[in-house]
Amino acid sequence: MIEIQNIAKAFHDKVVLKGISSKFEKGQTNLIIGGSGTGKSVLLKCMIGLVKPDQGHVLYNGRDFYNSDKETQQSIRREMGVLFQGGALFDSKTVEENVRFPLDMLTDQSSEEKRERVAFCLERVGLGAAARRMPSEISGGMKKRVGIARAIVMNPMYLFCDEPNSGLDPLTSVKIDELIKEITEEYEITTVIITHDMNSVMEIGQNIIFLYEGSKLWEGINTDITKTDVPELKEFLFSNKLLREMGRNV
Ligand SMILES: Nc1ncnc2c1ncn2[C@@H]1O[C@H](COP(=O)(O)OP(=O)(O)OP(=O)(O)O)[C@@H](O)[C@H]1O
Repeated sequence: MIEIQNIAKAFHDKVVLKGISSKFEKGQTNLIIGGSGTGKSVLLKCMIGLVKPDQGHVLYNGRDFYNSDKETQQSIRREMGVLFQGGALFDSKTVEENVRFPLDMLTDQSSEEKRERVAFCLERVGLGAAARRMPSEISGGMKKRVGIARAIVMNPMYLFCDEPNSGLDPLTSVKIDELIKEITEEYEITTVIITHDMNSVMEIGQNIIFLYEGSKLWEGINTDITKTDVPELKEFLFSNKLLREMGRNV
């Protein structure tokens, strides 16, 4: 489980996060949603140690990340997998080499162990046959799958995904969402996903926090979200006419 307590962050005099608290359970897809510029990415960066919050705590199974010694921080970092927006693959490496990269950098496993682990992860995301291909030779959806395989190759306890559906068509997006949810449940990972995608909210929103101008205005499960009384969330959810019509009928 990850617990965030009263996270606040400002850049110069611009306040971006105004004291956010929440709990993200393991084996569950936890979503951070909200409009552009509301602080979702900054919150994620505060959680993974890329941006230090001005105030507050991030607890990984009770270990306070920012109040730990370097060694503990290092071991928490090793327990994280990150799926970056756009996949962030190395263009000059094959699919297999991209997935193997964290093992090369962070472990002293033998070539055979690494080969087996990479093959297992590629198989798990449905890319067993694409191991030798280059990123330029595969589709956007396949690139996301490679990103997922790389994010899980170290067997993470915590998985962070920044807009995993950006640039994908709706059908491929659903498949990527399903894959992330399956993996989360199968390996009991605590998964935190930033998304704008309403399909993701409805399909995999097992726990959702809604940010608005740096504050958390709502938290709950997908089956309750359309019943919200929070005007800012209603506006976010029912931002087009069709959804507004649907909203009146739920
Ligand atoms: N390093 C930084 N220095 C100054 N301002 C920053 C920095 N990083 C983010 N911001 C500002 O913080 C605010 C929140 O940014 P953030 O990237 O978290 O938004 P977001 O909710 O993820 O938006 P989007 O959905 O468009 O990615 C924005 O106004 C952004 O300009």
